[in-house]
Amino acid sequence: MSNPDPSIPASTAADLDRQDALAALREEFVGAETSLVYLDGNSLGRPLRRTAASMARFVEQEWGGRLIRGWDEGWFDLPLTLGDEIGRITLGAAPGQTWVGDSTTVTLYKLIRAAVDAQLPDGRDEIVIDTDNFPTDRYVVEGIARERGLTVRWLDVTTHGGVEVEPLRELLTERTAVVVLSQVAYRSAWLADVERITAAAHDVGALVLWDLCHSAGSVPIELDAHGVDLAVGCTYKYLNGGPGSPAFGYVAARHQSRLAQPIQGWMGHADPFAMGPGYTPAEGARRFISGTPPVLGMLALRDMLSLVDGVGIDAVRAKSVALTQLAIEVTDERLAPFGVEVASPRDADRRGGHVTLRHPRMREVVAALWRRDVIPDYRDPHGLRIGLSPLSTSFAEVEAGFEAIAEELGRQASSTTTA
Ligand SMILES: Cc1ncc(COP(=O)(O)O)c(C=O)c1O
Ligand SMILES: Nc1c(O)cccc1C(=O)C[C@H](N)C(=O)O
Repeated sequence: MSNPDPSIPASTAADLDRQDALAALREEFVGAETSLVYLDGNSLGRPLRRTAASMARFVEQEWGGRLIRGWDEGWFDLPLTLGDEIGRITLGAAPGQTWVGDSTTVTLYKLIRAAVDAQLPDGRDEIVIDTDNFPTDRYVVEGIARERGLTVRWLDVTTHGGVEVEPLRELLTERTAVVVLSQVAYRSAWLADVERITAAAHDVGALVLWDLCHSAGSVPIELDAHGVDLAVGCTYKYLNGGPGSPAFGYVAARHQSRLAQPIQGWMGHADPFAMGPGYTPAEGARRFISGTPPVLGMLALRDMLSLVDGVGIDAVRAKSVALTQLAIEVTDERLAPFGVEVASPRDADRRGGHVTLRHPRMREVVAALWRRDVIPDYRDPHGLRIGLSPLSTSFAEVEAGFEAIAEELGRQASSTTTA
């Protein structure tokens, strides 16, 4: 790679790639061979090459060959068997607590409604959520509050862009039914302390739901060990399930029998093929399933899980930290002179798998980058967000991306001075 700027040591990214024990895995992904720089793996992960073959095999052999018999031969149980795999490989969850099925939004609705309805009889009529949680989480909470006549208590996170335990404690009371938070904040990448925050909510008798969209497949998670009650996460980011692949849900075994989810469909029934009158929920995690699961949407996810399983989530996290660290170092060296600020935590222990950089012209910069096949994304206010999918991103790709960002910032600066 050419290195027009002597302030970046020519060898940094290349050396990091050479030392990276996971470097070869990048070749497993479609598009790794092109010059496109992909810095948005936390919105949509790249597909694995092997997924094309899995899909063809599925169409020819399973769907085409087995037809309706496929349901008895694995599809019916796939939401639960795949859920158990997600639980084992990425969530620190024992079998029987995780399933795959609806979108993140629908799963959030089902679990928050179930939690609130279980807590209301004890006079718990408040939901706590942070002001910077992902829009769908906030909208679902507001909708449920309206439906059930609850109050939403907003945790203001503007100082850190993430949730901390002491300010949260001030909102927690004997009226708190459920606390809805994201482990990694979608904007700032703030990595919340799941264990301490969950314990703080439990101190007042509240349940906690963690949104794991930006952490599953990138950050080690210990749902069972940390006493988490409920969790939801999408599978199209770091789990590379593809656009619209179904989300997973988690309900700790100790809560399952007392939670009634609001979309009671035949696939969550104790005996679905009896097709009898009235609804009797299945035992265990099956009761949180509603309708026919999207089997096709689980194929790519299954492939990625086996890759992550082979590597181990701790190695994935170590590479993720190295990638985000490089991004911060290069920002300080190359972009700070343009006035760019790092809007993500500098402490790796408090940072998820992406880095957000702030500058008043970032909207224009991101639009220009997309035109030249450098793909980060933009999030208000003025944030260029770099999502570094650990198994498909090389250090050289990060460096190439930063070269392009520096060039575009330079162009913006000169167009401002000449205007
Ligand atoms: C934290 C978080 N929650 C939820 C979602 C999305 O929900 P859905 O998969 O239903 O679109 C996203 C990303 O789109 C997200 O980042
Ligand atoms: N889910 C997405 C979609 O369907 C279209 C475009 C982007 C997305 C995303 O995943 C956005 C992402 N959750 C974010 O943190 O911004």
